[in-house]
Amino acid sequence: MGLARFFVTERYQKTTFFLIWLGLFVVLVVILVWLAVHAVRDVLRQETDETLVEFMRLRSNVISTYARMDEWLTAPPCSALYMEQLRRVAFLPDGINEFFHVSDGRIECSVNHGTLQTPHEIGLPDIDSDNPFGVSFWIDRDLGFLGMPGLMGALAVRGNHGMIIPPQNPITIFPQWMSQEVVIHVPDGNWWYRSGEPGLFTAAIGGLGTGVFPHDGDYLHVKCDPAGIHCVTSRANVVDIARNSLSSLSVASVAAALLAALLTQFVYGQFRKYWDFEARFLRYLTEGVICTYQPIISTRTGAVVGCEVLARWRDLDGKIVFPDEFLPVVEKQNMSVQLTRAVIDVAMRELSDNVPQEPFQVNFNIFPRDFEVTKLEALLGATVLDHRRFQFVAEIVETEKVEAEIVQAAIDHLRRLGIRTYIDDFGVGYSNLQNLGVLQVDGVKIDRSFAMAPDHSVMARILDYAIEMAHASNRAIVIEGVETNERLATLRENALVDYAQGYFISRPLDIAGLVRFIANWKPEAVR
Ligand SMILES: Nc1nc2c(ncn2[C@@H]2O[C@H](COP(=O)(O)O[C@H]3[C@@H](O)[C@H](n4cnc5c(=O)[nH]c(N)nc54)O[C@@H]3COP(=O)(O)O)[C@@H](O)[C@H]2O)c(=O)[nH]1
Repeated sequence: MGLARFFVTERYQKTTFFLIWLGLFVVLVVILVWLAVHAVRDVLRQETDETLVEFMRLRSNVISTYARMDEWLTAPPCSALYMEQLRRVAFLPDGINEFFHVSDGRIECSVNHGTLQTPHEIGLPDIDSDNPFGVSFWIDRDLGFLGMPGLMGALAVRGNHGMIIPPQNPITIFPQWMSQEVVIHVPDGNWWYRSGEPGLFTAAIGGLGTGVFPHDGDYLHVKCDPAGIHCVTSRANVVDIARNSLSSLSVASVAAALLAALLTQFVYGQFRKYWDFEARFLRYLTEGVICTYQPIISTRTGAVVGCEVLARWRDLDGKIVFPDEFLPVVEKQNMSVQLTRAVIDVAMRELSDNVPQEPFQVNFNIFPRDFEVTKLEALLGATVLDHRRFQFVAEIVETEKVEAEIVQAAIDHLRRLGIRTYIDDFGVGYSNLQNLGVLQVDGVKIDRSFAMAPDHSVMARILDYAIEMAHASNRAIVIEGVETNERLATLRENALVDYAQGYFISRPLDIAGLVRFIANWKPEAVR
C-alpha cells in the first residue's frame, strides 16, 4: 500500500497535495538559490578579471614607457634638453602622470604636473627591483614634495628613470554587495596594498579556497595575473545581497509558489491518473479479489445445498469495492476471464479448505462474453477435476445480447464436464422468455426484483407466472431476493420452487461466516 494510500484515500488527498506543493516549492527555491549563487560567482569572476586586465594594461604601459625613456632620454640628466625629452615622454597616452630622474636615491628633476623645486630623497623602495620587470616600487607615498599636496601615489623606478603611478581606483562601479582589493604580490611572499578594501587578500589566502569559495558567510574570489604580481580579491557579501534583493526575493518566492502550485496540479494529476480506481483495479485485480458466499437453501428440506460465489475487491486502502463499481471496468477493459479466474481460484481454495459438506453446490457468475467452449474450458476445466465433490453451476446473466448457438455449444460442453448452467436474473434485461425456450439450461434464477416486490403487487404476481413458466420448461427454479420469512413461507408452499436465496436466509458471507452459517443453520426453523 505504502505511498499509494495518499492518492487513493480521500482524506489524505489535501495533505498529499500540500506535501507535493511544498516539495516542489523547496526544489524551486533551491534551484533559484543555486542560480543566484552562480550569478554571483560569475559577477565575482568577471569583475576580478576586469580589474586585473586594467592593472596589467597599466603595467604594460609602465614597461613601454620605460622603453621610451631609455630610448628618448639621451641628454645629460636634468639639462634643459633632458627636460624637453622628458616632456615628450609625458605626452604618451599612458595614464602615468609624473616622470623624473633618480640618482643615488634622490629625485633630481621631474616633469609634468609636479613642480619639484629641490632634489628629494626617496629612501629605500618598498619593493626592490628583483622582479621580472626590474622595477623598484615605493608604495603609496605622499606626493606633496612634487607640489601635489594630499595626493598619494606609487613611485616606480627602473635605473635612473622614474614615474608616479597615481592611485588606480577601479573604473567599474561594483554592485553594492561587492568589494575588491588589489595587492602587489612580491616574490618574497609579501604583498602591498594597492587599492580597494584592505584585508580581503589576507582573508582570501587565509580562506584556503581556490576559485570562488565561501568564507565567513561571504563569497571570495582571488586571482593573480600570470606574472604573479598583481592579485585581485573580490568579495560578495551575502547579507548585503539579501538586503539589496529583498523585493526581487519576494517576487521570486511568490513566482516559485505559483509555479509550484501549477506543477503540483500536473504532478498530482499524473499520480491520480496512475492511482485512479480503474488504473489501480486493473493493476491489482488478482491480488485484490475476495469472495463472499451467499447460502442457497432447498425450499423442500430447508437444508443448505450450496452457495453463490459473489466477488468483491479489496482496494489498496482496505476499502471493499462492490461489483456494481468494478464490473463496468472489467467489461470495458475486457478483463472478464482474469476476474472469473481469480474468483474461482480464491473460492475453490477457501471452500475446499473449509466446507466439508458433500455434495455442495457452488454457483459462479460467468460473463456472457466468456460463454464459449474454449474460454470455459480454460476457466473451469481443471477446477472441475480438482474438486469433484463440489457441484458447479455456471450462472449466465445476459447483460448483452448473445449468440444463442455459441452459448448453447458452451452449455453442452459444460454439461459434459458435469457443470450445470442457470440463467441468472431471469425476467429482466436480455434474460427473457425467448432465451428460456432457446437455451437448454438446467435451471433458472428468477430476478430478485420479483421476490422483493410487495405482496399482491404486479411484480409479485408476475413471480408466480415466471415460476410456472420455468417449471413448464422443466428447469430447476431458484428464487433470489428472499428478504422476509413470509416470502419464504409463500415460496415453500409453492411446490414448483426448488431453491431460495436472499437476505432473509443470509447476506453474502466471508468464508468463516459461511462455515458458521452452515454449522448453525436449522432447516426445521424454516420448515
Ligand atoms: N460476472 C460476475 N458477476 C458477479 C460476480 N460477483 C458478483 N457479480 C454480479 O454483481 C452483481 C451484484 O452482486 P452483489 O452486489 O454481490 O449482489 C448480490 C447479492 O448481494 C444480492 N442479493 C442477494 N440476495 C438479496 C436480497 O435478498 N436482497 C437484495 N436487495 N439483494 C440481494 O444480489 C446479488 C446476487 O445477484 P445474482 O448474481 O443475480 O444472483 C450481481 O449481478 C452479481 O451477479 C462475479 O464473480 N462475476
